[in-house]
Amino acid sequence: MILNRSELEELLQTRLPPGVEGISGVTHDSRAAGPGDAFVAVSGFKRDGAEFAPEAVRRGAVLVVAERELTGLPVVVVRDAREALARLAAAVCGHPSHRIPVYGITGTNGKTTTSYALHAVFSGAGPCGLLSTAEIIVGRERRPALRTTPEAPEVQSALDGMLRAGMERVVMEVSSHGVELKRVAHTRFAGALFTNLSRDHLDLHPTMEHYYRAKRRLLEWAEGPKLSNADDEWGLRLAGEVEGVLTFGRTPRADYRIEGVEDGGAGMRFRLRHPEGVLELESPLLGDYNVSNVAGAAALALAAGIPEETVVRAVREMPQIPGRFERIGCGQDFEVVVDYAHTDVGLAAVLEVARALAGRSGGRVICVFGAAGERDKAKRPKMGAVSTRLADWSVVTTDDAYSEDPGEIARQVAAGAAPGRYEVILDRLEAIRRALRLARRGDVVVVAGKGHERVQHLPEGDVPFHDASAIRALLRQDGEVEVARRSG
Ligand SMILES: CC(=O)N[C@H]1[C@@H](OP(=O)(O)OP(=O)(O)OC[C@H]2O[C@@H](n3ccc(=O)[nH]c3=O)[C@H](O)[C@@H]2O)O[C@H](CO)[C@@H](O)[C@@H]1O[C@H](C)C(=O)N[C@@H](C)C(=O)N[C@H](CCC(=O)O)C(=O)O
Ligand SMILES: Nc1ncnc2c1ncn2[C@@H]1O[C@H](COP(=O)(O)OP(=O)(O)OP(=O)(O)O)[C@@H](O)[C@H]1O
Repeated sequence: MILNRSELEELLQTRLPPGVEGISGVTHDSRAAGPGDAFVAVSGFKRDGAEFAPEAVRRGAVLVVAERELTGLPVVVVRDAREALARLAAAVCGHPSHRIPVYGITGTNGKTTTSYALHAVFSGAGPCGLLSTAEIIVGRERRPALRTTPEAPEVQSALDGMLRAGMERVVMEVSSHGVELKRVAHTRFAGALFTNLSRDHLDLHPTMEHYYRAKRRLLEWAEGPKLSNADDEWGLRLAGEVEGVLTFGRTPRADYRIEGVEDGGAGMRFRLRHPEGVLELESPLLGDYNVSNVAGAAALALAAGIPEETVVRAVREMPQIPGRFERIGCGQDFEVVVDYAHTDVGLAAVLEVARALAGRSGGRVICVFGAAGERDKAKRPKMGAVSTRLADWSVVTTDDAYSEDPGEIARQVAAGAAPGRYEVILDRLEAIRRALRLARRGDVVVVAGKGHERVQHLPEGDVPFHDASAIRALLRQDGEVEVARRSG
């Protein structure tokens, strides 16, 4: 869509420099700028976007939107460049969120899982798009995502693409970065859900209170059904502070109440008691925390008018989620699970579920994991302690080391580990190979940390690495060796 001069002046509430007739696109990245675009100079964490304005103009940008005057360029000065970026992006895409209901999912943990569950349920009622940390799904087309919530131009053009592809609803994960950095500003939300809040991202938010308020804003914006987790203290607070918020959870005061949870081995069974009845739900996702995630998604779908039978069927049949307790089966007689858990808390949650699974067949738990470089160092020994406490054998390996020495990170992880219960194999592929070779019938191998990701960031550069593909390749190789041995 083209925004003409008067529309732009109206949107930006200011006069444009002479000679600018209109724009056909908007970007914050000079490298992506093209003829007819507006370039919005955002002040980043590392660089000031204004430095790149001349390059954007060289590439064809006809207007620069900045927070200060830049000589020799067609600049319009605004108070808040990020706000202007979102405003222009929504307008240039024709406000897709006004024409397709968008449901936002926020919280520290469980966003991806809840989003997939809600996407599965909505898909039972009509074509539904998904913007998540793991993937962007439009109908049958799936592509890996780069970020939880991308910048406003990408958000708006993804929504526009979904509308054009005939989607009837969109489910979107909304990170606190997404709210705080105005990546979702000027998006209309038809509904929203809050999963929980725990310590995270305090590099962006000065305090937990700020972090909470960023998440709360999504529910304040939402126009339709709003759900919050009453089992979480922040979720309960939010329900008391934002008008129209309904709650889900195990607590008897929840509007959508989780009851009678049973671990059926292949999945979880529970009842969801709601204002108008009771649903008997069966979900293939293991673990108590996934009962919360699925219940939240089911509650939001019911509140959005999806029929009960559609919810029940979709929950029962929902597919695996890439890198979230993803079970890899290649005919082996033990379980292999890939999970994104990359904190001590996440690792503990996943290993508890793995223990319950292994316990059923008298098997052991073997855990392959590492800690990321250039991130919270305090969690490294804690992860070592958690793994050696909950797994029978741990293989400490390399996660995304970034510029740090993988050997040094592993030493810091090992500093918290119980002696005699682990080994260190820095090469991730070799570490996984070792764990698979150690596994016997009924064991559960957990490969944690990278989940759906397809690149490993190492000091020598980025290398392609995808845990699930590596595991499949190794299992097939070993399976072939095993068959050859037996038949030879
Ligand atoms: C900390 C953070 O959010 N950083 C984001 C930020 O980067 P930055 O401030 O360092 O950017 P910069 O390098 O200083 O550049 C400033 C500006 O100049 C522009 N630029 C830069 C170079 C150039 O050649 N030309 C150019 O125009 C950039 O596009 C940018 O607009 O602005 C960039 C462009 O908009 C983002 O890509 C980048 O996200 C990075 C990749 C990132 O990892 N973000 C993470 C922390 C994030 O957003 N995570 C959340 C939460 C996930 C969760 O829930 O766990 C998410 O939603 O994914
Ligand atoms: N409701 C929950 N409560 C606590 N922990 C959870 C919950 N749901 C998931 N987790 C843990 O968090 C991990 C990540 O789950 P998921 O990807 O669904 O969350 P997320 O909020 O999308 O995180 P990210 O944005 O980092 O992907 C899981 O592997 C599990 O260990």
